[in-house]
Amino acid sequence: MDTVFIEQLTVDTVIGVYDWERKIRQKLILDVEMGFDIKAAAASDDLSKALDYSAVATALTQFIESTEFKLVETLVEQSAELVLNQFAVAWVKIKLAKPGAVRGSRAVGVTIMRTAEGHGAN
Ligand SMILES: Nc1nc2c(c(=O)[nH]1)N=C([C@H](O)[C@@H](O)CO)CN2
Repeated sequence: MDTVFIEQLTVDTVIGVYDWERKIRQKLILDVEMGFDIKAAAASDDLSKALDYSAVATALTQFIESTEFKLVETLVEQSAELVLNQFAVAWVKIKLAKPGAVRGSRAVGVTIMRTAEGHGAN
């Protein structure tokens, strides 16, 4: 299976468990990989046959900007759900990084991989 990816997608949102975090927007950085067969797009040179990474990035950005979750786990799980429901991918892997959240670290966060089984777009 081929992979279409989005690296270092940066989104500002309300995220965090502490009171001070509920009052500010913080930067999150996402690395997204999606399982998608690119052969039809390559053979036709036609965007409509491709997985439009721009459309995925826009959908994720709009969704994440509108959320106010406490845990990065909740946000990454729902972001994976969005990709699987709205785009015809076989699987999605998302690394969600919260930079500066823990002193001494560059970033903290979670990585998940979810498959399309049982989702609408496939
Ligand atoms: N597994 C997690 N641990 C922590 C989270 C989280 O979302 N998942 N969040 C926090 C705080 O919001 C932290 O990021 C503030 O610095 C702590 N641990």
